[in-house]
Amino acid sequence: MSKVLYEKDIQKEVLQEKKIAVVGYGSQGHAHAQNLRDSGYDVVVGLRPGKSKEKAEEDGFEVLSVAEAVSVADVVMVLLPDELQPSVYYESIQANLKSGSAIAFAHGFNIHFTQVVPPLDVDVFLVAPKGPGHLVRRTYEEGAGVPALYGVYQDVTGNAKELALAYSVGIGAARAGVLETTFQEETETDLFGEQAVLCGGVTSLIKAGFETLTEAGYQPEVAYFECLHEMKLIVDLLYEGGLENMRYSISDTAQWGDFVSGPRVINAETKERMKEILADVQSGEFAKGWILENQANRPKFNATNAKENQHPIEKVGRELRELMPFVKQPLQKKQKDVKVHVTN
Ligand SMILES: NC(=O)C1=CN([C@@H]2O[C@H](COP(=O)(O)OP(=O)(O)OC[C@H]3O[C@@H](n4cnc5c(N)ncnc54)[C@H](OP(=O)(O)O)[C@@H]3O)[C@@H](O)[C@H]2O)C=CC1
Ligand SMILES: CC[C@](O)(C(C)=O)C(=O)O
Ligand SMILES: [Mg+2]
Ligand SMILES: [Mg+2]
Repeated sequence: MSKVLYEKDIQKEVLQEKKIAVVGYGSQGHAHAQNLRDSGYDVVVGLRPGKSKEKAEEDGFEVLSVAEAVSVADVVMVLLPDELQPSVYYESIQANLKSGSAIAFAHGFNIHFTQVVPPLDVDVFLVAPKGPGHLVRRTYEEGAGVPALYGVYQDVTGNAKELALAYSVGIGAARAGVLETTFQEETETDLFGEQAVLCGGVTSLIKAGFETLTEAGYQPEVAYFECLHEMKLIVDLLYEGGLENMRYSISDTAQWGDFVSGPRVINAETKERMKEILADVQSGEFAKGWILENQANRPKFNATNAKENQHPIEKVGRELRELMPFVKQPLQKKQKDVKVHVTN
């Protein structure tokens, strides 16, 4: 088994006297900045004027321009959207990185696909939480954490791995466990996972189930509960104890249906499609398409986002969730508006 490290295995002092610039204050940025500060580290936030800047200031951070924050930092964590990182890096980060400092990422995309080429006199590392930023913060406040992968791309000080590990303690990840990786492995598995399983796979499965039921004349409310709301309850059991635990809790009728019908939905053909998706990730084909989509100002992204937000499952879901105040709000409120990203 790969070695999973926890807080007790890690020396935290290496980061103690250092100033950490968290660049970006979105999903990951707000969580890293707040968790690091609550862990006793010295944090400054790097941002442009705008909503995130106001939020970070409200939360009590010193907020500087990206260039200023980088110039005073010993460790720079880049938590900008992946597609914007190259332009911000070349405009505001590269020239201000101190020799012997470190630049870090929560996802290896831009280093692995060479959209950002760091100078040779800085450490380059990765601490990639395996969960959404809002949960990185929420679990930290609850005394737990989200597991993370760490990896080193460039080690000029001889301390890059220790820095990455101490950073993972600072954001709470080492409470849940951290595992060593490479930029290549993190990038390829993260992209594959979010496309084929966690985001693309799950949303397509939910929609196909909902559409099948409603097209057959069943009530949308019933279809919503069956295919989306209950997903969380089932996933909680999977999360807590794997497939066996979920199957222990459900009825034997459901378990028999799981065995005979699951493989009719997700079958050898689906796995072939998954292999194609992985091949596109590995070859850089997916990355190329995403970079070009951004250079063209996101026509397909924005049109698809607008269409998806109008799906009947979204309409009925919004109405039903209004009646369930116990359903936590923040993540739903983060529903993405159609955004225009200009990359160059
Ligand atoms: N979302 C997640 O949970 C996960 C994300 N990651 C990785 O973390 C990184 C950050 O992603 P995520 O947290 O989702 O990003 P978000 O889109 O949530 O946040 C991006 C932040 O960057 C700021 N920003 C955008 N453009 C600029 C600019 N030109 N100058 C300064 N600040 C700018 C935004 O501020 P403003 O309000 O001004 O636009 C915002 O605060 C990515 O590498 C991603 O792959 C890794 C694991 C999970
Ligand atoms: C699953 C999506 C993710 O990879 C994540 C939250 O880990 C992301 O890029 O947001
Ligand atoms: Mg991920
Ligand atoms: Mg990801």
